[in-house]
Amino acid sequence: MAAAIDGVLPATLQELVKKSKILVVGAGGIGCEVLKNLVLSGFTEIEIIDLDTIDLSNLNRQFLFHREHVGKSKARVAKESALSFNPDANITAYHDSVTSTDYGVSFFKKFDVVLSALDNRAARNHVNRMCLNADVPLIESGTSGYNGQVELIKRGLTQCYECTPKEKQRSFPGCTIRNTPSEPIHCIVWAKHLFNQLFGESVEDEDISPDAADPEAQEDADKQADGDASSELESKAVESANGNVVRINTRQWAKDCNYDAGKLFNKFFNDDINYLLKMSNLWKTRKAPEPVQWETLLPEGITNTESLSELARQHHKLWSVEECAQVFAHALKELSAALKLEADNILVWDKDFPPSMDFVAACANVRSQIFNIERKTRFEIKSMAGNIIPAIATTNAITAGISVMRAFSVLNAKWEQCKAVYARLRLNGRQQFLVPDGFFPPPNPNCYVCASDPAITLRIDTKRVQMKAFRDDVLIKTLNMLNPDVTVESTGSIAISSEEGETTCNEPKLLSEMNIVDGVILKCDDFFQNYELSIIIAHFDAERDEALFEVIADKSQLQPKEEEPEQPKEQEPSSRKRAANGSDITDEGPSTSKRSRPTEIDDSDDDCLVVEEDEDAEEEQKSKLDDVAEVVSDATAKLSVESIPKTAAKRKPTIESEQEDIMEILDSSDEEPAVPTKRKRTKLDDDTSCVEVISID
Ligand SMILES: Nc1ncnc2c1ncn2[C@@H]1O[C@H](COP(=O)(O)OP(=O)(O)OP(=O)(O)O)[C@@H](O)[C@H]1O
Ligand SMILES: [Zn+2]
Repeated sequence: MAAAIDGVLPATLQELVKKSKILVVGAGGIGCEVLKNLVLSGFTEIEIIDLDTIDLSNLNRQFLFHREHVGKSKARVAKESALSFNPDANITAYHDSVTSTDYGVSFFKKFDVVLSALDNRAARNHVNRMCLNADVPLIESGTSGYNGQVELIKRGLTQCYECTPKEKQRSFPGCTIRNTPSEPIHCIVWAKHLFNQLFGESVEDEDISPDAADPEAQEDADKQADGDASSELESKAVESANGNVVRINTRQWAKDCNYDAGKLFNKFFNDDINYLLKMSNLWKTRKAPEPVQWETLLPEGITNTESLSELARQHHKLWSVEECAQVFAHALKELSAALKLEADNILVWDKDFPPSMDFVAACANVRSQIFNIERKTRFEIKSMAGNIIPAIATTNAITAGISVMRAFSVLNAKWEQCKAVYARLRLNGRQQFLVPDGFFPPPNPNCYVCASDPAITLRIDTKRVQMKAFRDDVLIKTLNMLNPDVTVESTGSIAISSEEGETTCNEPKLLSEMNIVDGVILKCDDFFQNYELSIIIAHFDAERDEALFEVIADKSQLQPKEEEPEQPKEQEPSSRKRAANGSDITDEGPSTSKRSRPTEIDDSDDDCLVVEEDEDAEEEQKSKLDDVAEVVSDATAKLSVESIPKTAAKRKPTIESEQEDIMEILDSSDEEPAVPTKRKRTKLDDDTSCVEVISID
């Protein structure tokens, strides 16, 4: 079979292809395409890893899978299907997470190239770190609807996956969700939390009851403290047989009252709202919420089940509050029945399980009504709650094709041909549908991953953040470590240990109680990732709704606002932005933050940057090109890879002069000087896609 490609690839490349060992990470939409391309191009030594099993919803685009494979390992089935294209291939499949400790640096070192086809940031960050450590070129790819991107990550040559900040996860302060929602999404998040409280896994920070500790309402809370009202919100007071008052949590209470729709409705939408109203400080500048009562809304009680399920099927209809109350009752019944069937007594919220979605849509809308927020249809709420971006099979196929062509260039050590490529929905000014970067953005010297001695400054409210939150939210969620050890530099004392149980006693302590205060330097180390980071603590007192911490790679950003040097209007083109939150991003380094008691919506999928060219900025950018070329030239001059041209930013020779090139995506610098593109996030629109001409030698 492999012989069929004789004469298609240049002889030297074909030899390289035969000899090389490739790792494919992810066997989903892009991964299936990549694997098929690899075997059809003559690669024989391939390993593929995916942790997931095949879902029915994968079949429309993950064509290595068929109906009979549903429920089976993606990696194993992908292997079997790909072998039918080329039985000579030697494919090893792992049904496992790439973050497992079984796949350490020595595992990655085996490969000549790693092709990543993942769908989430945490796994991508991890693969990035492993490839940097192992010094293996990584071809990172992703799609988001009609947009796709492929980029090479190579230690010392290019930016790494973490050189630039990502778009922050949308997160909402706990007090906004619990006390003062002002947008539909706040009510949707609240409704998902309510679902978890009643049926799902109870998660800390997912309280749905009014937050009496809200600093803005503190005065009122103090007044109410005598009545112990706040604890009543988390629980229900019931009188025991001996007349004593016993408090039980909401989940238990809901179960004990047999999920009585009226009782539950009145607690969440009447009693709790009345409690909120007592926090009068909150409503001095806001419109006060208006509680709704079950009996007033539905004096006749619930209508028959048939018409209810009919109503729940009307996904594009804007349900009235009365209808929401009906759907609430109906969903409650179905969910409580479903819960009984679960051995572990837990339901996992799933947008595709109708009662779960109905419940969230109904509750979100009732809450919206109470807070005078626009209600949404079930359809709209589903896309907001489920964070749905359509997967487009053709974008995956194009992206996977470019990935494998980039692998050819990597094997040939033709680094200059490996500039990032963005697939776009519309043709740009140069009639390009596939837009390549004009140059390699050099590694960010302040990157907290690939810099030689990574260090960050952490602005943090040391009086409010506990050690556990520091570990989970800062080190793991924000700085992407897996299992960190932390020592205080000046004393050598261990603040956090990766050994289970060794520092559990520190977890509830505030940083300040551990003497981790302004100016202290922490040495953090993730053994498995072979990653060390110094963290310089800069204490600040966070205000209500303000981030409790912020990662800053550049100390000058610590200056008070008025003293801040004016930021340049245009970003240096050398910064490859994956994020869209403009002003928060600087070329100096990542800056990420987390709001106080935040709630993140599940948008961690970070498949690709949506790029758009800003034609107006081009002229201004042109003048910067020479500076950039110089920077890139300096950066590349320092590299140890011999084959790197020193002027990677300049136009490279066209394919005629490169006998062995098999393909080149027309560089933006082909006909004219490379003009860096300014990228910003853009909405997908419905324009028809056009096809880029790709020259094949
Ligand atoms: N840590 C990980 N280790 C191995 N594979 C992973 C890891 N994280 C994600 N993946 C895999 O990466 C693949 C990404 O593919 P894709 O984006 O098409 O996602 P999907 O889950 O198949 O589709 P969708 O999310 O649209 O339902 C998935 O098959 C997923 O299981
Ligand atoms: Zn980096």
